Amino acid sequence: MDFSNQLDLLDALADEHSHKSSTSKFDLRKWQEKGVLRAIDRQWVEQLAQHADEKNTAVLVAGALCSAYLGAGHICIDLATLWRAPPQEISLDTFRQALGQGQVNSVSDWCRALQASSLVCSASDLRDTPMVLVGTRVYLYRYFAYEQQVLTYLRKQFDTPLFDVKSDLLAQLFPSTLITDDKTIDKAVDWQKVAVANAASLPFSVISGGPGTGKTTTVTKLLALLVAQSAAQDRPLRIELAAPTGKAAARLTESIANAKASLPFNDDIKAAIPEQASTLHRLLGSEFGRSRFKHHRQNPLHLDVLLVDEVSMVDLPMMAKLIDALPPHARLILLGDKDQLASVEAGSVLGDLTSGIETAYFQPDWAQRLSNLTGDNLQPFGNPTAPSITRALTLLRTSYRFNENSGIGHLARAMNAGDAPAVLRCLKANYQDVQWCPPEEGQTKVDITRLAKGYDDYWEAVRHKRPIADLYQAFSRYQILTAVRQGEFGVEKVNAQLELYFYQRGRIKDPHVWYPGKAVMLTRNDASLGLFNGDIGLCMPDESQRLRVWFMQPDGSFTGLLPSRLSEYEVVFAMTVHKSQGSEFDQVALLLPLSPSPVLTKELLYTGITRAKFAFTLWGGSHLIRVATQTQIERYSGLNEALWGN
Ligand SMILES: Nc1ncnc2c1ncn2[C@@H]1O[C@H](COP(=O)(O)OP(=O)(O)OP(=O)(O)O)[C@@H](O)[C@H]1O
Repeated sequence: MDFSNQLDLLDALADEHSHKSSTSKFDLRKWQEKGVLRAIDRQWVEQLAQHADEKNTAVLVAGALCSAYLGAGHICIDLATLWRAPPQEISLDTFRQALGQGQVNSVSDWCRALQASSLVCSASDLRDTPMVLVGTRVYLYRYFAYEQQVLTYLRKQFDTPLFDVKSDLLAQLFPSTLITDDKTIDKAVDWQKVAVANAASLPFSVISGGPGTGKTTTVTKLLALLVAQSAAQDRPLRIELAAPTGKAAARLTESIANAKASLPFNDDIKAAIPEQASTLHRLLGSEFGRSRFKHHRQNPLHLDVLLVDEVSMVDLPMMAKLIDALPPHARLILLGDKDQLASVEAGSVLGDLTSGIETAYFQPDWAQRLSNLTGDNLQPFGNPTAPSITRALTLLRTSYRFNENSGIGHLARAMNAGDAPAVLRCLKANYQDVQWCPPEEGQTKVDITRLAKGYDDYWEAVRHKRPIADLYQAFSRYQILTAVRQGEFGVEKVNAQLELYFYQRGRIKDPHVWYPGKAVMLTRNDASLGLFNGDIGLCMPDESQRLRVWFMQPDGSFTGLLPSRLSEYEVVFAMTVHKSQGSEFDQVALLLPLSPSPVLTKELLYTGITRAKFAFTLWGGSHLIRVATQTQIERYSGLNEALWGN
């Protein structure tokens, strides 16, 4: 495709209108140069315009921004928001002048221009067009369809008759009543018991909570209740466990196995609860070279209950495909921490599902039902304005991992609240488990010597040729996390510096080839190898002294592959916070850059902090920490408004 004609067209358009605005000449290339658009956004919309003979600049702007915002994780754009606040690289005047060239001088003009375009259809008159206009929101058609699929599914679940819940079994699972005079929200009610009562009542439920709030413990009790109820009716349940990454699936497997041990039920019931979790890709049947999964509406999954952990990492297309593959009678239980970073790809499904969960509580009749089932008094949490979605949600509010003396717990809470002074107080408070290393005056380089120290035990394990399982354990005790990819403090440079440092210390003979102890993370799914984006492999010789890269399988065993079989991977002594989602480490060092970056948000720092179980070190200056704490990620979609009316 020759785009130059289209560019000429755009120039001509701009010229045609230049009498109206002699100061501006609209050109999408300029927006690409400023970083507002990617090449693909501009080319996509220019191709469309050429095919459809669409000449209105305002339609092209909407299309290009729709594509660009999708690349940044948004499901749609909102014309009303853009009209007030265009992308920060473009001044309001320039933006409105560009739209003015398409005769658009208000948000309603802009909507009208889109309605008149053959590239756009409306939600009430869906046609085969690349874009859909809904109110003031504009979607790429496919993403509108994904969102509708999720909404249709949810609405259907709200209309489904409630399941019976046996309160005697619930009481058996949660034997101790809360004896406390403390009437604060997190102490007055056993939210874990509420979560089980809630989720057992409905075919769809979400249990959200921060680290160590007992999500796995709770959901294991929920599965036990479901198994016990169906055993009483002689109907065995087919239960599947899944998570978005291999690492998260392995963690879920381990946590469920641990939590099962303390269930107050007989061995038959425990045995009916599976421990083995798979990745979502594996569950849905990822096929090499195909974007479509093996399981979908025409070939649904063979299960009665599906539990998905770490749902904050699940993007909208994946959620839509998952829902599409569920048999109509199946229960879906979603677990996750709503405050973590949203998925790398578009959408923030968990965030949208739970956006008002902190304060909305339950509809009064639902609070009554929960009171009856649990024996706790939920009436104070009845809220006549709570929307239907609240029935399906429970927020676990007490962390059993981080007690009152835990700096990590305090820091995570302060970060989540966006309370910058509290975050800085916490960093300075000399907690045993939190360390703060602000940059020295004039510092421009990463302090690799101090950062690398955390890997001493790992290198000792490599030197002694410890079994791969021990090596894996040693490796996952410590992790350096970076906020950014590029630059001196970015993941690529930090990994290169670490490898050089290890080489200089004699740990590595040659950092340019595969060496014992090399740690890599896959950057792409490889269904043919049964490996997934984010899987970590450690290089060690096999019995015949051939170097292999060892990957942990969901069942805890290890597969060793010849390095030549791996195509897309990166060294992983440091990883980005984004890639660390779904993993936890004993010790974490989080490295912030020296200068501001739009990726520095409270969600990123919260996610980094909560990856640490026992020790957390923050490398970063107070100004950047303050700004990041007060910066929140926003992702546009229609889910939030449809579910919560926001
Ligand atoms: N009600 C409770 N009373 C006491 N301890 C609990 C309770 N619930 C959970 N725990 C303990 O707290 C720890 C964390 O529980 P669990 O692993 O279920 O939390 P989680 O939210 O799944 O954690 P993660 O953030 O790792 O996913 C476990 O040791 C568990 O035994």
